Amino acid sequence: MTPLNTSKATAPLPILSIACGSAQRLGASAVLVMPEGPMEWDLVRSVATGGVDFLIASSSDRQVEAIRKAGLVAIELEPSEAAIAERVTLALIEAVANDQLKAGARVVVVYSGFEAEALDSISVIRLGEHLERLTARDLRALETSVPFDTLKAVVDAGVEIGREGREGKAVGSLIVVGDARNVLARTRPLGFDPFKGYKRKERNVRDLRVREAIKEIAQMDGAFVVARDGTVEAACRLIDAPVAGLTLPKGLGTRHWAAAAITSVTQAVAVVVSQSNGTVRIFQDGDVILRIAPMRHARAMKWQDAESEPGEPRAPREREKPPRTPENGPLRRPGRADGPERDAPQDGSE
Ligand SMILES: Nc1ncnc2c1ncn2[C@@H]1O[C@H](COP(=O)(O)OP(=O)(O)OP(=O)(O)O)[C@@H](O)[C@H]1O
Repeated sequence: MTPLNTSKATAPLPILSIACGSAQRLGASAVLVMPEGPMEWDLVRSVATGGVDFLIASSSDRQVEAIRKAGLVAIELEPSEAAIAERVTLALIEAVANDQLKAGARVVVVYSGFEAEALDSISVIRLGEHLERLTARDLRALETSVPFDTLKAVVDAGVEIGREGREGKAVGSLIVVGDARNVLARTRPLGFDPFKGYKRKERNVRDLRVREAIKEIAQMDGAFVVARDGTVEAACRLIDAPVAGLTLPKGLGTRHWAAAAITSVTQAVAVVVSQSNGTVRIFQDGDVILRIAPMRHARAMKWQDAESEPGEPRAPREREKPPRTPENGPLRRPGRADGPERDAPQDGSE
């Protein structure tokens, strides 16, 4: 093979061109590029043809800016020493969370698989398949101030509400978890609270019966408020928090705005089930940090035992109100985790 007279920045163009052609032939919706350094982004842009989106993952602010300036889609990643498979996963989760990719989409990924700093490998990933392997570990990686077991129980309930509805009807829900005292202070009752009068241990979301009750009560208006230990502090609460300065994807209504608002003024995490389509979104700091698309087939969401997975998952944070320092400030997106992570089991597109 004749060596190409190309610089480091332009050397990957042929492989990107092959990836683009493959994406067109396979009906893939995007090419995800995992560059190891700066590239001639304008030239990359010229390779992206035939309606295939090029998504470029980068952890460099300068590169992200240059990528966007060239008219390409940038996916911001935290700098990480993680293996390439994990970084690809992070990039995919980030893209799904930002609505840049849909669950179930086929993506051609170009990355450095063999030689350092050289884009030399192409893989084709069907998002549903890939994300299904992303499990409990990924929820841990969100690094919320809510203990993992509580968050998992609430997400389980949310996914089930989205999937099953109630008596043949679609049901939505809003469950605010953690920082319960501050959350309650920003809510008021909408009417009768079905959890009132029960002992604390009788209203813990980690208890299956309580989750069943939540699924039943979800039909009523208002939000659930859950403490970080899993105790349901109240149900049917109207959230009254300011939405000024917040932005959300188009099409999300008052339930989602309430979730964004309450998480922006407290340390709580909100789990929202959309009545319209069963999508579950997790909010933190006024932002969607994870989106779980509804499953096309009624199928239980399977949590993999994190302990049996390779690698040591990070321990969830245990403080009620972690100080927001650059070292440990809460994350806005799963892609900003600094440890191994992923998530969002889903096998259908919306
Ligand atoms: N501030 C709030 N606090 C608590 N619950 C709220 C609040 N705003 C809306 N909700 C709940 O959300 C329900 C639906 O509102 P809306 O249709 O505007 O939400 P949405 O964000 O479009 O979500 P969905 O996809 O479920 O329709 C309301 O009936 C109410 O139960």
